[in-house]
Amino acid sequence: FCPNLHRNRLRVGTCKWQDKPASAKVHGYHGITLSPIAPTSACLHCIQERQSLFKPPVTVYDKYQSLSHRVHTYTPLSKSQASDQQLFHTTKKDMDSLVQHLHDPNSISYISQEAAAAIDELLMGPLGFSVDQLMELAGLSVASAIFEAYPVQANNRVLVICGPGNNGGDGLVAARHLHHFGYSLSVCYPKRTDKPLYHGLVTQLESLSIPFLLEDELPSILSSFDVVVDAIFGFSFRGQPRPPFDALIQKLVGLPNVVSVDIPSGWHVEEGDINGIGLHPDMLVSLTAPKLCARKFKGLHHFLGGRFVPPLIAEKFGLKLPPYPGTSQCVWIGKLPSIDVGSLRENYVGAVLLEEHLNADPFSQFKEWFEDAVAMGLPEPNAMTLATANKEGHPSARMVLLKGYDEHGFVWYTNYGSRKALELASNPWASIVFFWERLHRQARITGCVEKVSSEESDEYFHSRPRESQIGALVSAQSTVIAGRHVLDQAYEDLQSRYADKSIIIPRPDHWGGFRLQPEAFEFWQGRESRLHDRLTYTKEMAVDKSNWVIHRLAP
Ligand SMILES: NC(=O)C1=CN([C@@H]2O[C@H](COP(=O)(O)OP(=O)(O)OC[C@H]3O[C@@H](n4cnc5c(N)ncnc54)[C@H](OP(=O)(O)O)[C@@H]3O)[C@@H](O)[C@H]2O)[C@H](O)CC1
Ligand SMILES: [K+]
Repeated sequence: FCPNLHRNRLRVGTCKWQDKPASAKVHGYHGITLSPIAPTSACLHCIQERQSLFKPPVTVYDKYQSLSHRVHTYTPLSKSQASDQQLFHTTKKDMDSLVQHLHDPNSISYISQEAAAAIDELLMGPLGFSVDQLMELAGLSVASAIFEAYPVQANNRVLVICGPGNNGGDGLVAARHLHHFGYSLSVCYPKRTDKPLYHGLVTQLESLSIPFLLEDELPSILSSFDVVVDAIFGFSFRGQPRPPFDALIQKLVGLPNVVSVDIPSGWHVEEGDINGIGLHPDMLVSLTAPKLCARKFKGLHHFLGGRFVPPLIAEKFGLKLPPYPGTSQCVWIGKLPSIDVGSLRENYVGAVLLEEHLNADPFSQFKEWFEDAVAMGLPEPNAMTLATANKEGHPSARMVLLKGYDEHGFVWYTNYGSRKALELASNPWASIVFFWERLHRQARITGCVEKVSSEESDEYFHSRPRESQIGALVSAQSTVIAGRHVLDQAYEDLQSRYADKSIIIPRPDHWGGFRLQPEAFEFWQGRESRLHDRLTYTKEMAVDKSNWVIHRLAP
């Protein structure tokens, strides 16, 4: 485990085909999400072989797409799908249906108070469920949704306010799961229900040393919580809130990061905030199916939870509900946000880069950070922006993949007729930047570039998949072509020419490697309040020019 940053990441081993590490993300109770470093069939196969090492068995997920900047969905990837190509392009029926629901909110059913009570009765009657069971699943859904929307590192302190009915029970269950997910919990439960189920839930929380706060204590400390869970009233609420909940609900009005369970407490179950002075939570977790009032919900996150609806109920009540991805206990059903680019900001917390942490040698420092990025399972940790400029000083930048590094420099391969190569021919100075987003780190390296030896280029060229070798022959990079068909035709011709796998494809003269020999390094660690750590290595000011000098730059 990485003790500081991503506590839910772990390394699961080394791919026996590629000798590359794979990493895994422990995703709450959802199972384990594995991200291979090099997402090839060999790697995935290797990970799947290792499933037997885990109990319960591990599912390999394809991380599909980010539906909002916070919400990620995962769908199981079967062994047969585990090929390079499909890893990124699989579209599953469920995923299509989920995406359709997101684009068309009318494709989800909203139910009345009467229907909600009738569904409850059916579930706990003829359909054989017990209230404990449903509450456990409902509470787990709430905790899972909070884990998705309010990551534990940045939103650690959670208060759960529980009401007198089953909505309050969901809150008690959610509090227990959130505690196990790593949050620091407090609970306020002013009107306790005298039933064994509730006594049990309270005892479980007490045994985890979770403090129970009195409602009188709350007003002065409410702002010290990162997230407040409103589990006061659910679908059986009627009329106006009575004491002590009336005052308590008013205290939550205007508070940030309020998460309501099933119904924003105090809202009319069908009409919403009829008085216009009620609670407007940032997040709503609807259970079983959203109630009619949820149409009026305007907060950032709307999740559906309660993954227990049997087909009989869905048919009887004509429920249209989105599928749950993978093993998730919740599914995001909010409106796709209109994105205000200016408001997108990540808070960099947790990490520190001090002078005493640095290696004296910048190459060793790069190696350390690069290995962290690999161990973290970041996608393409070797992707870097390469900036070049022509002799007039006009710049151009693009992403390329680092293919090797040592004390002699940083190597990548390309077409020697490409724009970057032509620019480097007239101006050998270049800059490369790695951005390891999950680690909040950048490494910037500047230096002079030269071609690698033809032996080195040959060796790398022949290590590439045959298809990529043909691709290099086909593409006269950066030249204008008449259409896609030009490439496809040339590729097909060469594929038949080299159909016999024993024929070695010669490396074309126009293709090979470059090596940037560093003159300067900068290691950037994102910090809170934009007061980042920036440490540079240069040689210019060194008395002995062979030594690197370290400076700190203002962020
Ligand atoms: N099938 C599911 O989706 C499941 C959902 N669950 C959760 O259960 C609630 C519904 O639970 P229920 O116990 O029926 O009702 P509530 O939690 O909403 O609240 C009932 C208590 O609230 C009191 N109440 C009602 N109105 C008021 C008011 N105006 N002021 C003060 N108190 C009020 C009521 O007291 P009474 O004296 O009026 O009876 C009750 O004490 C659902 O929303 C989900 O969260 C299950 O956990 C699993 C299945
Ligand atoms: K509620």
